[in-house]
Amino acid sequence: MIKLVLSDLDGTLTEERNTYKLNLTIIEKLRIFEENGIKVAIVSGNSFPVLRGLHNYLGFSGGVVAENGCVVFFKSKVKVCKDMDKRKVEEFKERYKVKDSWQNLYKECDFSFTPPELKADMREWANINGMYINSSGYAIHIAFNPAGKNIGVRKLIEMHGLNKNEVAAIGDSLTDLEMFEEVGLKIAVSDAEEELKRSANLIINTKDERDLSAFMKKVIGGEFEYR
Ligand SMILES: O=C(O)COP(=O)(O)O
Ligand SMILES: [Mg+2]
Repeated sequence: MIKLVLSDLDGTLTEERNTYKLNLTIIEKLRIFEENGIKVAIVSGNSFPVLRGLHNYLGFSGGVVAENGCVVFFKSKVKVCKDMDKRKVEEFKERYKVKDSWQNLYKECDFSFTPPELKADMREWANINGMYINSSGYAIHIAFNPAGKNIGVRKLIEMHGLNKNEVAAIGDSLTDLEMFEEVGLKIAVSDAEEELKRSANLIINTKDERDLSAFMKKVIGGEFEYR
């Protein structure tokens, strides 16, 4: 029985990938999970203050995994990654001519940059520096290893006292592959990265009310039972 649903933010709770406007249809549906005792958490590359605020205003109670796995909140807040060395941020920006996300001002471990195109030489640089690097489709993210949504999700599930088969996750990008490693039920949105769709158990069109309702009914009815 699913007791916790993890949702990515950018590209998953938004109307389209590459926009920031929230998709009110999916948010309304996620609230029905909450009304049925299934908690909803946000797992995202965004900063903690943004996600912590959204979590309450959207009516969720499952907590937050911010900064791509580095900051976890459920009743209390814990940091599970090393702090960023700001000299590395400056070096990365200078070398690859990328721009700070406005949210870097509020970040501690994972820093993000635009444009989101991840190049082979950037991966090499990260490797040499012992750093995690990935792209959400909205931004490039760097953090000291170990980092990634899997680290934070593991901690959040432990804080809830659940096992992975009681947890579902919804996502759109390659950063969500890491979140998928930690959960039983893996859901990709219909315009997700092909690689994510291949590793999903289910693909849903989050703008199609009927598709969403059918999925919700199955989750609430306990149809996704793992033994
Ligand atoms: O912070 C970003 O780049 C996007 O974040 P998300 O897709 O993990 O919500
Ligand atoms: Mg996303």
